[in-house]
Amino acid sequence: MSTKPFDPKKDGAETDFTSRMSYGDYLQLDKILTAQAPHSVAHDEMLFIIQHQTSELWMKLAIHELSAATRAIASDDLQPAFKMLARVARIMEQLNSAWDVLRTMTPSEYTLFRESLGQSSGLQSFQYRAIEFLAGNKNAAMLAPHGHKRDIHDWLDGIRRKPSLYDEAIRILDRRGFAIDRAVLDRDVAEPYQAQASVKAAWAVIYRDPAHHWELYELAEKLVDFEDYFRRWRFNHVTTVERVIGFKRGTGGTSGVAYLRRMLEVVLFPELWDVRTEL
Ligand code: HEM
Ligand SMILES: N[C@@H](CC(=O)c1ccccc1NC=O)C(=O)O
Repeated sequence: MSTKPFDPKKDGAETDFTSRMSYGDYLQLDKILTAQAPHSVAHDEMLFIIQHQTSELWMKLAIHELSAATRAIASDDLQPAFKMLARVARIMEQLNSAWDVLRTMTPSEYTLFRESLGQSSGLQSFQYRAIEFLAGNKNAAMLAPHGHKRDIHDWLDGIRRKPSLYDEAIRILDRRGFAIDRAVLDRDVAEPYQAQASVKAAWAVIYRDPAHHWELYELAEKLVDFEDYFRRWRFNHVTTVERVIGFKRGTGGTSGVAYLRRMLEVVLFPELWDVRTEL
């Protein structure tokens, strides 16, 4: 028995988009699908470009969610913040899985177009830096590669000067009655954060009696989740880099793997990790 091919029009599907907004119109596919311009004839450069572009799109969403989560915590609205932080963790998972695709590119294949990249590098990813700043890893020196683009530089510096996700978590500890040192609350939030005894003491009370501090306990675990995924991203990156370029210097000018290994030591929410030893 033969069946006729399915005709979506007969099922009511709209097919005339001459004066209606179509899928491609709504998503502006004309822009994103014409934004892949390889600088070489190497087959794998397309993979490299799309891998980075999709990562940047996910980072854009992560920034959107992290910013909103930070604002929600600042307004004592923890439940929506949890929802957004859970989504950020899923986005990080997405970014982590993406390494599996890039890992299919061997050193022999990457070498065919690496020179075409010039001095460009992930070090100049302003969205990545925004995520670091939003989470609380503040470092004014990291603004330097963005000096040539004032609007981006100022946008990033604006994020650096605002309280981070972790600053807001500490402030809510204070508002909910934990004795957080005044110096911590009044600190210059544009500068790097350092672990504080009063913050660790607050998390310790929460972890020792979750039933009495359920919301803050959940907040703590959402933050640890986020940092856990972030660490995995850093680790996947450095491992892929070693696999593809060994110990060559980076196109961005750093020592490469040595620089990225140093970044593995960054701790975003130090007291949340420190406290575990004492539980
Ligand atoms: C074959 C693939 C890759 C290689 C060989 C590579 C290599 C490097 C190297 C050597 C650095 C150090 C900076 C420099 O001197 O250039 C770096 C930094 C960076 N890369 Fe990649 N990378 C790769 C893929 C990716 C991908 C897929 C992303 C995702 C967006 C990415 C994002 C970054 C970021 C954000 C930094 C700055 C990290 C920081 O400052 O902590 N890289 N990369
Ligand atoms: N830093 C890399 C180049 C690189 O990976 C890259 C170059 C341009 C745009 C994004 C990149 N990805 C991450 O650093 C290298 O040294 O080979």
